[in-house]
Amino acid sequence: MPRPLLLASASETRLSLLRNAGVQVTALPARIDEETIRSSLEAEGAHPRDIADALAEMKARKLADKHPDALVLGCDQVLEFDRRAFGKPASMEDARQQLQMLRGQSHRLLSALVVYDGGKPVWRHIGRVDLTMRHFSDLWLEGYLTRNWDSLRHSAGGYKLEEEGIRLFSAIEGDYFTVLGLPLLPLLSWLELRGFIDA
Ligand SMILES: Nc1nc2c(ncn2[C@@H]2O[C@H](COP(=O)(O)OP(=O)(O)OP(=O)(O)O)[C@@H](O)[C@H]2O)c(=O)[nH]1
Repeated sequence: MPRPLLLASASETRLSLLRNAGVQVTALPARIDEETIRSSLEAEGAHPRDIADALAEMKARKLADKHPDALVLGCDQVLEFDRRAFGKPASMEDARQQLQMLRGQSHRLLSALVVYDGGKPVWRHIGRVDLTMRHFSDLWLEGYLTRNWDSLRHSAGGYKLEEEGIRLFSAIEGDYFTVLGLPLLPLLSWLELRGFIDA
């Protein structure tokens, strides 16, 4: 039987991807201190994959505790480079340094999903995309940051693929929706399998 989804996320991108796919979804951001949690997990030696999964679960659980009968989706995206985990840039300088570090290199985006139903975790998935950045010039980078800061500040990698962020790359291997922060196809398949959306 179709069931509405509670999205434990402040991400406009995730909400619009789900709505555009025809999923009946309500967004109720689960405010957790991601930076502190990410840093402490990393200090304990957690792999970026496990950090993304843990953060997604914490967001889902926080909302599921308040809505124990609901179907709740928590999400988190982490950029993995050199075995380190990065989130959204805190400032334009942060974004500049991160993009200069990634220039000419390959990094991985990990997008984790955790679904709670009846107050318990019932499904989880991590999407992975490998992205290679071209050797863009510092001059081009300054223009990119000035033109796009208001938008890219909300993205884990410091870029929005569907906007000018595509100009950072020479190669991308993986699913477009996973780059945007929501591995949509595996989620829709699971929702269909469980009868929560029409198949
Ligand atoms: N539109 C767009 N959004 C992107 C892209 N890459 C990453 N993002 C967004 O970057 C954000 C990743 O940070 P997260 O901490 O996972 O999510 P958030 O936006 O803080 O929202 P919460 O789920 O409430 O934590 C998500 O909102 C992603 O949708 C992209 O290429 N395009």
